[in-house]
Amino acid sequence: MRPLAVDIDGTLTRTHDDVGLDPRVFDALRAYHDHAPVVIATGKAFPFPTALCRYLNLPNRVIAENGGVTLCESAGITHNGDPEAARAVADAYRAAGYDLGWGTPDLTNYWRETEVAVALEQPFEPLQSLATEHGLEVVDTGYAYHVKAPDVDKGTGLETIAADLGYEPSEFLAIGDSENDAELFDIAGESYAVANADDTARAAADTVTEAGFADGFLEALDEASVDAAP
Ligand SMILES: O=C(O)COP(=O)(O)O
Ligand SMILES: [Mg+2]
Repeated sequence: MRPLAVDIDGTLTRTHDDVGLDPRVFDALRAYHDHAPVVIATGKAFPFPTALCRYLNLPNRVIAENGGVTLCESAGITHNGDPEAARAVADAYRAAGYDLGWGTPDLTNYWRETEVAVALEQPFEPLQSLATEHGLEVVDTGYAYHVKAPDVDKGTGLETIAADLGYEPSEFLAIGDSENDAELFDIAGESYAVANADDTARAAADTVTEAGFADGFLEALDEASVDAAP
C-alpha cells in the first residue's frame, strides 16, 4: 500500500458546519498505519495534528501550517516560510482597522508559528493587498484565509516527510478537499479530492470521490487499495 498523506478539515470531518471528526476515521487511520505510514497534512497549527496523532496512537508524522511546520522521526521539527512577513501583514491588517476575526482567545493563531489565519467573514481585498506587499499569498481553505509564503505548501512539507521516511513523494496517496491540498495532489502519485472539494482541489486531483467529507475519505481508501501500489 502507498503511504498516505491526509488533510483534516473537510476530509476527516462530518459536514462543513460540523467540524468534528467522523469517528469512523479513527479506526480507518489506525488500520492504514498497520500497513503503511500515515502523514497528517493540515493548515492547522502544529498542536492540532500532533494531538490527533497522539490520541490515535500514531507516530508523529505531521505537516502543519500548510507546510510551515513539519515533524517526523529523524528530521524532527522544521520551520519554513516567512513568519516575520506574516506577522507584519497581521499587524498592518489590524492597524487598518480590521480584525483577524477569531475572538478572544484566538486559538486559531495562538500556536501558529509561520503564517497567519484570518476568518472568512473578514474583508479579503485589504488582506490580499497587504500579503502581496509583503511577498506572501492568501490561500482560502474554505475554513480560513491563510497568509503564507508562496514557496511553502503541503507539497514541500511532503518532500521533507517523505525523505525522512525513505519514500519518494510520488509513492504517496493523498486525500484532501481544498486549494491548500493542490500542491500535495500534484506531488503525490495518486490523489483523491472528496466530493465537497473546491474547484482547485478537484482540478488537481486524479479522482473526485462520489461521497463528501469522511464518507469520501473512506471511499478513496477503498478505491486506492484496489488500485495496488508500488
Ligand atoms: O485550517 C484550515 O483552514 C484548513 O485545515 P485543513 O488543511 O486540515 O483542511
Ligand atoms: Mg481541508
